[in-house]
Amino acid sequence: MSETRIEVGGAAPYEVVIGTGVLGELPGLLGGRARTVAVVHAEGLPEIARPVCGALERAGYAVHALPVPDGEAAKEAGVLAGLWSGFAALGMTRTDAVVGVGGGATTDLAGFAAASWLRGVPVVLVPTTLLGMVDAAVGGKTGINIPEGKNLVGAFHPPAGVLCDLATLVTMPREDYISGLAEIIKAGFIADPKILELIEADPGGAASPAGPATRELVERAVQVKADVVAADLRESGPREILNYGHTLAHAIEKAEDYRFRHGHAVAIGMVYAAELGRLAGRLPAAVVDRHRAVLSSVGLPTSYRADAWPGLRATMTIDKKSRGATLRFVVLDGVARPGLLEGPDEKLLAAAYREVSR
Ligand SMILES: NC(=O)c1ccc[n+]([C@@H]2O[C@H](COP(=O)([O-])OP(=O)(O)OC[C@H]3O[C@@H](n4cnc5c(N)ncnc54)[C@H](O)[C@@H]3O)[C@@H](O)[C@H]2O)c1
Ligand SMILES: O=C(O)C(=O)C[C@@H](O)[C@H](O)[C@H](O)COP(=O)(O)O
Ligand SMILES: [Zn+2]
Repeated sequence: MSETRIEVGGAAPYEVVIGTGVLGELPGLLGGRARTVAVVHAEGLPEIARPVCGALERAGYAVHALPVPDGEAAKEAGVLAGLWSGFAALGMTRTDAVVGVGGGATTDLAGFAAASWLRGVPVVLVPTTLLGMVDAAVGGKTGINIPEGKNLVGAFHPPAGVLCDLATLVTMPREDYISGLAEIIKAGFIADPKILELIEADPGGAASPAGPATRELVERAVQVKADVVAADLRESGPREILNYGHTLAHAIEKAEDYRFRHGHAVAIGMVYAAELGRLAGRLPAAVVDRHRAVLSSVGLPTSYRADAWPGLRATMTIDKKSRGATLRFVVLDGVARPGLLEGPDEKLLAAAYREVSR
C-alpha cells in the first residue's frame, strides 16, 4: 500500500508521511536545505538509526549520529547540554539540520535541541513508537523535564516533516505500544468517535502493530492532531483539548520520578477528567463507564493510589493550563465535545480522585 501524506497547516506547513518501509522518503522531507545532519537517536535503536543514516548519506548529506539515553532519561538538562556540545563540535550552522529518531521522549529532546541551537535550526522527526507517531512528533511541542515537573522547559518548534514508518513498530515492547493507545483513545474521546468504535470492535487487534486497524488508527489520530495544531500552534485556546487527561497524568509521572509510562498516566488522567465532568453535571455516567471499558480492554490502567492525592494535588498547581492560582481542566460535555472546567471546587477535585482511587 502506498504512503499516506497528512498536511499540517499553519505558518510553516509540513507533511506527516505514514507507511511501511518509507525510510527512503527522509531526504525528501529535509528538502535539500542542509549540509550537515545530526541524527539524534535513542541509543537502544541502532538497527533503526543505521538505515536512517544510510538513506541520508546516499542523498549526499554529511551525517553524524548522536546517541542519547533511551526513553524518558533523554529528557534531561544534562543530555540536552551534551547535544549542544555535539552540535558545536560538528560546526553546525543555521543551514544544517537535526533528525530525531526514537520514541516521544527522544523526539521531544531532539526537537528542543533543534529549537534552541542558534535559536532554531530545522528538524525532521522519525518517530519509532506508536505514541511518537500519533502524538509526540506532530505539532511542534518540544521540551524536557526538570525535577519540579514534567515538560516545564521547552519551546514550540514545528518540524520540517515527520516520517512514520510502521515497520519500526514491530520491535516495540508491548507495554510501550499499549501506552501509545492511550493517546489514540484520547483523540477518539475529544474529536473522532470512529477511533473508539474501531478499538471497541477489536481490542486485541488494536493492541498489536499487526492489527487490521493499526494503520487507520494511526492516520485518524494524526489527522485529529494535525487539525488542532494547524488552528492553534501555540495553545492559545483550541489546542488545549489535546491536553485531555494530562493535568493529573503529569503529576503522576512526577510522583513516579518519570518512570511511569506517559500513556498509562494519561489513561488514569482521562478517567479523572471524565469523573470531574460527571460530578460537575456535564458528562453522563455512561461516557465515564465507556472510558474505563475501552482503556481497560487494551490493558491500560484506570486507577491510582489513594494516598498519593495530597502530592498530586500540589503538583497540579503548576500545570501549563493554569492561570495564576486557577486550575483549568479539559473535560467533556459528551464524546467529541471537549470543553473547559475552570477553577473547580477543592471538594470536587478530591471527590473525582476518590472515584479514581477506589
Ligand atoms: N511533544 C508532544 O506533543 C508529546 C505528545 C505526547 C507525548 N509526548 C512525550 O512522549 C514521551 C513518551 O513517548 P513514548 O511513549 O514514545 O516513549 P519513549 O520515547 O520513552 O520510548 C519508550 C521506549 O521504547 C523504546 N523504543 C522506541 N522505539 C522503539 C522500537 N521501534 N522498537 C523497540 N523499542 C523502541 C525507547 O528507546 C524507549 O526505551 C513522553 O516524554 C511524553 O511526555 C510528547
Ligand atoms: O500537543 C499537545 O498540545 C498536547 O497536549 C499533547 C500531549 O499528548 C503531550 O503529552 C504534550 O507534551 C503535553 O504538553 P504539556 O504542554 O502539557 O507539557
Ligand atoms: Zn500526552
